[in-house]
Amino acid sequence: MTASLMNGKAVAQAMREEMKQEVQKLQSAGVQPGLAVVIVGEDPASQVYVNSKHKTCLELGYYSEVHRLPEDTTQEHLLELVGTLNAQSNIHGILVQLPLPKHIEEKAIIDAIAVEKDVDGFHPMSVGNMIIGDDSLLPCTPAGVIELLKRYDVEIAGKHAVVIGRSNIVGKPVSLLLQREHATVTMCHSRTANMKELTKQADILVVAIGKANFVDRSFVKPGAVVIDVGVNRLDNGKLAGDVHFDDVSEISSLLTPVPGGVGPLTITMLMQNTLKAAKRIHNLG
Ligand SMILES: NC(=O)C1=CN([C@@H]2O[C@H](COP(=O)(O)OP(=O)(O)OC[C@H]3O[C@@H](n4cnc5c(N)ncnc54)[C@H](OP(=O)(O)O)[C@@H]3O)[C@@H](O)[C@H]2O)C=CC1
Ligand SMILES: Nc1nc(=O)c2c([nH]1)NC[C@@H]1CN(c3ccc(C(=O)N[C@@H](CCC(=O)O)C(=O)O)cc3)C=[N+]21
Repeated sequence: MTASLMNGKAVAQAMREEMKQEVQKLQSAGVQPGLAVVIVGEDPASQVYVNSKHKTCLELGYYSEVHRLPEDTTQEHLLELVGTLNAQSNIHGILVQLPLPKHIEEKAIIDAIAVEKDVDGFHPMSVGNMIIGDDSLLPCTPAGVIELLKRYDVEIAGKHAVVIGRSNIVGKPVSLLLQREHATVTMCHSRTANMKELTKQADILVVAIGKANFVDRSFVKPGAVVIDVGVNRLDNGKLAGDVHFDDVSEISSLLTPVPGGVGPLTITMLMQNTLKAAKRIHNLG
């Protein structure tokens, strides 16, 4: 079997077109969605994401602020900026790019973001609401994975989904959202014994570990749907996923490429969260 590509870039583009009308509606009610992105330090990969978020804001007609702070920014200063953005009426979404420099406690910063502006969905209150199943801003990459599966008509209910990775940003929340869609979910991580025995049972395999080309066909059941969340920069400057694309594509039914798979959905879900936050803050449904 040769896999069909799940074209995240095309799905993201279609979603953005759909969103433009909603943005216009909001604008005619006098509201322009506003997103603030804060980045501390010079990590080149982070700079790329931040620029791409800014570009998407402009494309959709959002107000966008990017705060680039030096590596030696103090925690107090960053908390002060978050406080200012919390109070700023033209900002509906706040994203502080992770990871932060070691001298800043990430938890303190995330906790300080106003929950109604937490477009990353990382605040403990957002996470709690997600677990309970209450309405909340969902973390962007996990929400993007679910959206991609739905847009490709992949049945989730009753299927066995296996997730490799258990980070707060990807692995844990994507497992939870798959379970919410009625999958039976197995979570794997670096201490999982006999991982291949588990992954070979997966109807849907989600990989988020951060190791280039780690998953080859020996992990995959023939016909499985494989979602590659990994984004790894190789020495030659190219991007690679956590999944060995050419090898796995010969055995899976659907597979996401890197780049052009989950990444574009992440940014689109961030835009959707910002839109949702703006509507809520202004009581517009
Ligand atoms: N496309 C997108 O929009 C996004 C992509 N990413 C990418 O996704 C990848 C994962 O990111 P993130 O979750 O933040 O990474 P983390 O490093 O926070 O987490 C990695 C997880 O993978 C597990 N793991 C590591 N090695 C193995 C292994 N050999 N076998 C099984 N499990 C393993 C770890 O296990 P343990 O807990 O035991 O240490 C951990 O739970 C990265 O490549 C990142 O760049 C991230 C966010 C967004
Ligand atoms: N607070 C916070 N929120 C995040 O959501 C967050 C973060 N910190 N830190 C870093 C990770 C990583 N991340 C990506 C987003 C988009 C692409 C993306 O669009 N990638 C393109 C390729 C981009 C390129 O060419 O470099 C693609 O896969 O097609 C990748 C990775 C968000 N993250």
